[in-house]
Amino acid sequence: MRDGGRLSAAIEVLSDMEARHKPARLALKAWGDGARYAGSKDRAFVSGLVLDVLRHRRSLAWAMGAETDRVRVAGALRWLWDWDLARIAAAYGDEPHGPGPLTNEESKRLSGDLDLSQAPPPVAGDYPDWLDPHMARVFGETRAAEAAALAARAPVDLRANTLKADAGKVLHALEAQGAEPAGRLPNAVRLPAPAASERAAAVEVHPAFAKGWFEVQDLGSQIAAGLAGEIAGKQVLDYCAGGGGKTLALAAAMGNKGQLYAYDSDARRMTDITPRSQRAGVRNLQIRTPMEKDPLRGLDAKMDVVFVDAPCTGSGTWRRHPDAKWRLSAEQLERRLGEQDAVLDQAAPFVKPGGRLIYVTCSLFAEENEDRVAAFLERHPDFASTEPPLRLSPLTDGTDGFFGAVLEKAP
Ligand SMILES: C[S@@+](CC[C@H](N)C(=O)[O-])C[C@H]1O[C@@H](n2cnc3c(N)ncnc32)[C@H](O)[C@@H]1O
Repeated sequence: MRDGGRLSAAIEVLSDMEARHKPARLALKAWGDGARYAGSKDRAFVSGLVLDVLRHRRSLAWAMGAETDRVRVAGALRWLWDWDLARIAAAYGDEPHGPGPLTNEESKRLSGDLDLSQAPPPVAGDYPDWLDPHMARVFGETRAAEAAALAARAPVDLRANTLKADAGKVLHALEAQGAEPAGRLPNAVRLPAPAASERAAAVEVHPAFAKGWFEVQDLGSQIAAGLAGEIAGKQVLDYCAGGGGKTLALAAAMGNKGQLYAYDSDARRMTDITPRSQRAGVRNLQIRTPMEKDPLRGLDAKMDVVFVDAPCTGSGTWRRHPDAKWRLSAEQLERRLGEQDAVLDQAAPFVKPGGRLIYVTCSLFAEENEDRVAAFLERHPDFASTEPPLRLSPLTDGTDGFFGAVLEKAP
């Protein structure tokens, strides 16, 4: 495909998402299924452009003075992909499948710089107005800068699986992909964010992945898993195990010593844990699913650590899922708060006296984080928070946004 056709495809996907309230993934798939003529480079180009426009939806419309996907795409090419005006004009106007010639106003806007100094924080930071009080509560004056970092493209982080390898081996195996130490943790490895129109390296097809040497896991998620502390030889319950990202990190920290249990109230989400844990060389994991009767029998007040990676809005992961910030509603946020209180109350009885309950979210909002912890401690005076919570953000830590609190049960 030539550039003009690719740009029209990106505009079509963005319009389809809006008209039918589709997630980006589904709208891109629908386009891809119908576009047999599109090769892998075309698909990477279109999806990269769609995601970049979603990351910067408001600031692009603001700079272009119009609320259409046609101008947002042009703005993204100019200011995010660094195309010059002549190239944009040619792709829009000169090619048979292009979006159509630029207007004078569009050309004029594209000739200037992207200046967001006068834009209000939700525009400069690219998030919906209704979230501004939530962002302001956590970040105050720096909220536009924090949100702008959440609108950047994310690197691919890996966790060297110490049950099978170490960071040195993984760095060597993925040298050609530009692997570097991610910093902060000895076993965290980072591949740089891909160029705008390219796909991230398909690390899951690398032979080292099949051998279980590493997992794809954001550095923030790895740091959050580390809140479990020294757990080798202990009894550990991963109460919201989902697909097992944290489970495998906990397993590596345990070094196959002690007993790890994985549970999730939604059994379907746990489908991947068995093959993943086998590949990773985990031998001390028991999977407990709600398909069994009384799946957590025998674990009451027995756990040294109960890890609650709670359901949340996922606002800390907007770099990777930029459509989520536009789809989130106040009602969904409210619903999550109820789920978070419930999951903490359900998980707490498994902690033994003197044991620890770890509460983690990948959200930035205090309502899902500090407020839930405070409400829990009020309902459960036998627990206490002994250290300041963990807070990670793309701007300050170069990770996805994460929150974590360690709550100790009285001996
Ligand atoms: C953030 S996701 C977990 C991600 C997973 N820990 C990982 O690292 O890959 C939250 C999970 O909590 C589960 N969940 C929600 N409510 C729950 C409850 N009351 N009890 C147990 N699990 C629950 C959801 O099904 C979902 O899989």
